[in-house]
Amino acid sequence: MATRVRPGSKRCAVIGGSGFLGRHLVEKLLDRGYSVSLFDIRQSYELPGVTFHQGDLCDKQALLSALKDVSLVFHCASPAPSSDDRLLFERVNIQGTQTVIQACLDAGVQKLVLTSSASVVFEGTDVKNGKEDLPYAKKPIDYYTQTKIEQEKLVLEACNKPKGFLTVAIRPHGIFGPRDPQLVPTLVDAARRGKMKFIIGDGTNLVDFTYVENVVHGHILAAEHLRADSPICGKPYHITNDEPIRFWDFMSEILVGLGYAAPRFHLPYTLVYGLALLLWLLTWILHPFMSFKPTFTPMRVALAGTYHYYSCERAKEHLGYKPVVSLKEGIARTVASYPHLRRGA
Ligand SMILES: NC(=O)C1=CN([C@@H]2O[C@H](COP(=O)(O)OP(=O)(O)OC[C@H]3O[C@@H](n4cnc5c(N)ncnc54)[C@H](OP(=O)(O)O)[C@@H]3O)[C@@H](O)[C@H]2O)C=CC1
Ligand SMILES: CC(C)CCC[C@@H](C)[C@H]1CC[C@H]2C3=C(CC[C@]12C)[C@@]1(C)CCC(=O)C[C@@H]1CC3
Repeated sequence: MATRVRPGSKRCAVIGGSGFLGRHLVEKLLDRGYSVSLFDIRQSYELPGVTFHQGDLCDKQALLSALKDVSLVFHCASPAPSSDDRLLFERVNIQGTQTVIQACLDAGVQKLVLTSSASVVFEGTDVKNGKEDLPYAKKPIDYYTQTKIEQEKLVLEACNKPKGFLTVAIRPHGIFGPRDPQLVPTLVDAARRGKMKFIIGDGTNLVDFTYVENVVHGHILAAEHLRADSPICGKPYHITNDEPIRFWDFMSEILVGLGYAAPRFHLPYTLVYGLALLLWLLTWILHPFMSFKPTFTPMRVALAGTYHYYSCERAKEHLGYKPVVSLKEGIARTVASYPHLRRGA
């Protein structure tokens, strides 16, 4: 039987703490007086107040040593969506999350905050002001999303007040900010290869992009509101910037901020989606002989050509959430943080 850690203890663990979101979360937790046990498959930095544990989250024994004396766990580890590796997603996001839950129960952890994704309800067609009561996608757009759905269900169903184990899921969308290895680098790479001249569709589709510090703020609010008498136990919460923006305006602001031209010419959505599907099929057929990663995957085209923005009213009501950094400020800080990706650098 696990010994319960003293409630209110300011020692927490961040699984996936070496990653983009994880590191921002660790830094904010330290500012707020927490000490952090960081668990990740790789080490990317060192900080006073952080104890690093290297391991795979599918390994319960490795997790248990990181969860010693910890009352609160944040689980924000996942393989990158671009890896498109079904077996890896299933192993880490599904079986690995079962292992995380079991390790938390064995170690006497009281609160588990999962980083889920608003994409768990996205099927590649428009979502406008989507609320948390939308059903999970029946046809998720990729393996990443499919396993994020299973992962979220596992964590929310594990919430057990009599056992003193409380869980909550944060669903961010389109996280951006300094040190993001995905959005800005992919965009700049495409621009440098002359692939960012076109707007997919009519360019009016609104989307959420969420500055990383707002996502961190949502996680910490959720952790601090997670008590047996709170309505948030076992529930998912959208966390966004609450400022939907046209997908192509957002991309243009980043590109122009870094010295590249904004996309100007329009291409029909269905044509580009069809071509992306064909390319994906071709790479799948040819993958035993050659490895090739297309920039315009069906998932990226669907995200670039449809509406997908979400309501964060529930987080405002239950968590007192309000974005702490505006979209304009977030874009400015992000652009300033990538001097090495500026045109001509
Ligand atoms: N970025 C976004 O726009 C969004 C992200 N999310 C979710 O937010 C979370 C964080 O994403 P983000 O910071 O962008 O991702 P990162 O890839 O930057 O961070 C994830 C971290 O988890 C590590 N990791 C992967 N597999 C394992 C494993 N088996 N055991 C231990 N650690 C592992 C990664 O290591 P390595 O890099 O070596 O794989 C990495 O350090 C994820 O759960 C993601 O699904 C949700 C919505 C939007
Ligand atoms: C080449 C261009 C058409 C697109 C370049 C930017 C894209 C790399 C990003 C635009 C929207 C982003 C996004 C995600 C990853 C990066 C983008 C596709 C996620 C899939 C990350 C994980 C999630 O949970 C959902 C995100 C939605 C938005």
